[in-house]
Amino acid sequence: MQILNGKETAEIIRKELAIQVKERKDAGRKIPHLAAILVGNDGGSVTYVNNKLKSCEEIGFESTLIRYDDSITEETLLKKIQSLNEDKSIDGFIVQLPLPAHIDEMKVTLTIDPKKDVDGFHPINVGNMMLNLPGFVPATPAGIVELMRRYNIETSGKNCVVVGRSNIVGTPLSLLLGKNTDPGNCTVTLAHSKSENIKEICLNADILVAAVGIPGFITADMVKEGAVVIDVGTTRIEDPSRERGWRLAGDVDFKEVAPKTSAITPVPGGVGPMTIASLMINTLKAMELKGK
Ligand SMILES: Nc1nc2c(c(=O)[nH]1)N[C@@H](CN(C=O)c1ccc(C(=O)N[C@@H](CCC(=O)O)C(=O)O)cc1)CN2
Repeated sequence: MQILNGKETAEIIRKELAIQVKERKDAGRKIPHLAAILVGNDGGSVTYVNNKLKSCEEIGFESTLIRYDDSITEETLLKKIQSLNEDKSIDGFIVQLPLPAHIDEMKVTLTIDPKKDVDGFHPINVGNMMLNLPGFVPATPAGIVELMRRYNIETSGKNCVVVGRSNIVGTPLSLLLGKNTDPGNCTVTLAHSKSENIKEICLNADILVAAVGIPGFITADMVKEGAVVIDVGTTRIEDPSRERGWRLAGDVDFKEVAPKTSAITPVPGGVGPMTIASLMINTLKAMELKGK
């Protein structure tokens, strides 16, 4: 059984990007600038945004953090997004999700200029991804595909089951893995909360992706011997034995499932760091697409 080490792979990607940035700098060209909007104090979101900014620093990107209290009005947030759309010094920006309930996430997504939408959530980028046109692919699915590529995971002709149909992970990943690309060419099943016989569906998977946000949802009796298992879950659960009082739990019962697999991603250190590495790749691409 092989561990698909996202932490290590993300580090390699950051080093590769740092070389490209240095080359640009040495040639007197502009370096990429990412801005991040963070609303509120959710522990996970604060960590993810901090890690995004830390990655920028390590690679040599410029970065800007814009923080708001969770009482911010939708109007103020949309105005800020419009000003970032117009700000020529910013190549790409993200609005960290989730947002407070009084803010309409779709309105926020639709306000972002697709050319600066390095999260790849805008419908224009979703359409571009579907039609193989230039644009941005959401960071988590892009990171999973990149991890598979770097570990030479055989995907062509394989049965892939993606459990979870979110707009930012399950649905785009199912599209990517069904494409005529490498990695790709899978026969994809997109399973979800209404799927009947979920255990039988999962047992048919050569590649099983769990993206439901339910700790330990995938148990050993749902996994085919020799399958590749990708765990997207990162739920914080209470753990008084830890100094910080919680630990991260994936959607896969790692201890029981890992021995049955040919390869598996851990949590932490699997898909999460690859999400941030892919955002960095998208940020460089944002600048390059503008021809800078
Ligand atoms: N605007 C966005 N919001 C959200 C996205 C996104 O892609 N864009 N995805 C998720 C959260 N996410 C990225 O922002 C994300 C989740 C997890 C990790 C990560 O590195 N996890 C580490 C553990 C970190 C920890 O200690 O908690 C790991 O798995 O090893 C990075 C990014 C929802 N929101």
